[in-house]
Amino acid sequence: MPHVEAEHAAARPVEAGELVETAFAKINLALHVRERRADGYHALESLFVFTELGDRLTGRIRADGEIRLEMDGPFGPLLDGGPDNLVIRAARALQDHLGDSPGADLRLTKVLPVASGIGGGSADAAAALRLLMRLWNAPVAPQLLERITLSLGSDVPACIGSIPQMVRGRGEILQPQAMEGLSAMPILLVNPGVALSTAQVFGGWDRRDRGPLAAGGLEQLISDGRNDLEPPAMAAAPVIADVLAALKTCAGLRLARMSGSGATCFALFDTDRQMAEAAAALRAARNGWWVAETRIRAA
Ligand SMILES: C[C@@](CO)(OP(=O)(O)O)[C@H](O)COP(=O)(O)OP(=O)(O)OC[C@H]1O[C@@H](n2ccc(N)nc2=O)[C@H](O)[C@@H]1O
Ligand SMILES: Nc1ncnc2c1ncn2[C@@H]1O[C@H](COP(=O)(O)OP(=O)(O)O)[C@@H](O)[C@H]1O
Repeated sequence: MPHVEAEHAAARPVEAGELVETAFAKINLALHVRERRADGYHALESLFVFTELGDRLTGRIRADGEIRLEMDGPFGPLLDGGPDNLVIRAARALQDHLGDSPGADLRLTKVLPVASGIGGGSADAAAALRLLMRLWNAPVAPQLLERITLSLGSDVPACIGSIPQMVRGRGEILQPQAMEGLSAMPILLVNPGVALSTAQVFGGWDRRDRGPLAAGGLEQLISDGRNDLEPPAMAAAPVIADVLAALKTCAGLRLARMSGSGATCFALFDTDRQMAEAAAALRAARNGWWVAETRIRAA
């Protein structure tokens, strides 16, 4: 997998008439699965934070009402820019809601690995909505925006604000969370290059409720938090256990856990230097793993 520096997404300057949004990566610091619901979705309790690293979306207005998407960046070639792309789906959903709107020329610089538990597609959809509401000068009322976002994916509502939040339900019950000490904390992301299907990983959950997630501080999150999707994800991709084992040997580690349905794992460190040393060791030992150094995004 290509190595990506945190600066990558901000590389190209914005041109006149162009707007830019970052699609910040989503991290589930803990993810408790409580119940499989009658509609097939799972009731979750999850502490979401976002990282400074993200995909970059730029856009400019098109008078003819068309939506066009071009892609670049290290993971751009892995994705189709057609109607299934979450950026296009988000743009169309907003156009449908507005009834009459201009179009847009969009460019997505894909920095985040695809289908990797850090919500890259969801973050792209949310970034597209934020960008187009600005570009078209068409703000959408919160209730309507929730309907649009949830129709695009369970993680999309939380990605709109991209701040630390306790997330419940399918992903639509959002409670902003003050996480002192976590803001700007160094966070290392490691993906072993295996794409996992979210639906399949949920399908492998053993349906055992292991208890609620308390909204405490970092120490409680470390001691009592879990990711209940680690076992089924590891069953599908045993290399995830290798990622976590490698992270747990790193000096200064505060917490290593898988994010979302995997396979990306994250590691929290107190200092940039500890994170840089861990990143260097992983890159040297594991050629092909995607290793990205970033920070938790402040609220
Ligand atoms: C697991 C999480 C945790 O944040 O993240 P990712 O691994 O995707 O990053 C999310 O719940 C994923 O959200 P998202 O990726 O938007 O999922 P969706 O498109 O809504 O759903 C894809 C599939 O995942 C399953 N799904 C999703 C959300 C949920 N609360 N219960 C589920 O069972 C369903 O099988 C659904 O068909
Ligand atoms: N712009 C996009 N970026 C990433 N994935 C996308 C995008 N548009 C559509 N997808 C599809 O959405 C699925 C979930 O992608 P993603 O959000 O990256 O996963 P996850 O939430 O597990 O990190 C992938 O299978 C991918 O093909």
